[in-house]
Amino acid sequence: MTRKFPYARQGQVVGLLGGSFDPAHAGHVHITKEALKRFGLDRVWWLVSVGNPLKEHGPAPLERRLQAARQVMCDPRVEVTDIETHLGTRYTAQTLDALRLRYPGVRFVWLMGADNLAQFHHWQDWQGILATTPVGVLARPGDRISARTSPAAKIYDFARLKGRQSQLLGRSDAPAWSFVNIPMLSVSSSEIRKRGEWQRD
Ligand SMILES: Nc1ncnc2c1ncn2[C@@H]1O[C@H](COP(=O)(O)OP(=O)(O)OP(=O)(O)O)[C@@H](O)[C@H]1O
Ligand SMILES: O=C(O)c1ccc[n+]([C@@H]2O[C@H](COP(=O)([O-])O)[C@@H](O)[C@H]2O)c1
Repeated sequence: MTRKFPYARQGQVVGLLGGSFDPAHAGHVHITKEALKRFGLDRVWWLVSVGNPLKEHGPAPLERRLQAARQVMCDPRVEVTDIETHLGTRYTAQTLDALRLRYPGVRFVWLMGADNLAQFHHWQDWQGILATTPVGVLARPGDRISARTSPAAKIYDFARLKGRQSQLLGRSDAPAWSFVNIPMLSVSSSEIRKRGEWQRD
């Protein structure tokens, strides 16, 4: 049985990978495993979102995306969840606040691909997110340069953990973020949809 809210012990470091997962793919699995290794995480929770607040078109129904995600991500350290539905949150800043209230003593790290760092300054209360939550960024084909030169990367350069320091991210106090250059997989949900391998309805 899948719980609405996964279990986490006080002191654990939980990475959060939010996304539409429309559908989930090998790129998500790959960055999750790299994040566990590179950022000193105990667990990762996938937050399958109701829909990206910045995207116009709605994704496939949540249940179908959850089911597909659970088929591709099979690792005892990873939980595929729809936590935001149960918290009633849509924006990441709200989700993080609600999770901290619900899980006192648990350390959360927000995870994202480089494409999201390039857009991060458009997110609601993005500076609040960086002020409260360590952020781990994983390289993605085509987005490394735009991410590294993005407003968020520039303004928060002072808080970047470089090289092997990324291992300390999960235990660091915010603001702290790290960009890791991992082997990259060029797979994306939009490519899968374009090939007609996943229908939204
Ligand atoms: N191949 C990949 N390499 C690195 N990061 C990735 C990759 N695929 C997805 N991500 C990251 O995973 C998170 C969730 O991604 P999402 O569910 O939007 O998939 P996507 O492939 O980016 O979808 P779409 O093509 O529809 O935009 C985001 O932070 C995104 O940057
Ligand atoms: O909070 C925001 O303003 C915000 C804006 C854009 C994206 N996000 C979150 O970023 C995650 C990745 O989104 P997506 O659509 O690229 O899969 C997902 O958890 C979204 O809710 C959050």
